[in-house]
Amino acid sequence: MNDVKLAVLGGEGTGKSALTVRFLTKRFIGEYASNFESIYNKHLCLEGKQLNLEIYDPCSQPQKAKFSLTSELHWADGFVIVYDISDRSSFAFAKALIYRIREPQTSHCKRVVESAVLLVGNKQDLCHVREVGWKEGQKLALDNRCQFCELSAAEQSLEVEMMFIRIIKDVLTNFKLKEKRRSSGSRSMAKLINNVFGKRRKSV
Ligand SMILES: Nc1nc2c(ncn2[C@@H]2O[C@H](COP(=O)(O)OP(=O)(O)OP(=O)(O)O)[C@@H](O)[C@H]2O)c(=O)[nH]1
Repeated sequence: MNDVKLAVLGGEGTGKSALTVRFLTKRFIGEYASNFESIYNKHLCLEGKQLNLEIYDPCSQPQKAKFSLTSELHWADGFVIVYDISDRSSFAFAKALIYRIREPQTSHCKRVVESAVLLVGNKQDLCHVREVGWKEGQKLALDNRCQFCELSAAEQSLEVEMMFIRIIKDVLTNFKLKEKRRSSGSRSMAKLINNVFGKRRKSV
């Protein structure tokens, strides 16, 4: 069974809990306790594979160093970065999070493959008071090798489900890539050892 760990990150009140709860229960509740962090578990069957999914939904902690993120970066296999399309400051926050995830020292410290990241413009039902254009979101995502979508946790249950499935599939693709690179890495090491010691043995 594969374990998939997702962290749902973003500015305060962007709808991180609403998206997570919508995916897990198909319901939109409206108000969510925001003073504690949660890790939700869900068993899934995707493309014939059993998955144990963990979703980390942080509480907003203004006192916490904004972009330290060290434990989240080490814990998660994939990130859902949420902003509110009617709040420009939340887009700036999402951008800073993406830059932090894509920083060279972060992405190379433990990762053989770059983390899967999906940027989500939430609250699309508020497009009459939109402050961030669809194209801006898409550009930020493209420039930083992320997936992108806009949706509404309040009104679009199916889209929310598809968004989570998309990031989970990306994580699974990364798992396969990692495995491939590891095994080709150990094959080349074996070849190298064989070349060095094999040749020596012949010349004795
Ligand atoms: N109109 C609209 N409101 C939404 C949507 N998603 C969430 N909200 C509302 O936005 C507010 C914040 O939602 P939360 O899910 O608590 O956001 P959060 O990012 O988890 O909040 P913190 O943990 O406090 O940072 C709530 O009042 C939600 O009802 C949406 O798609 N459309």
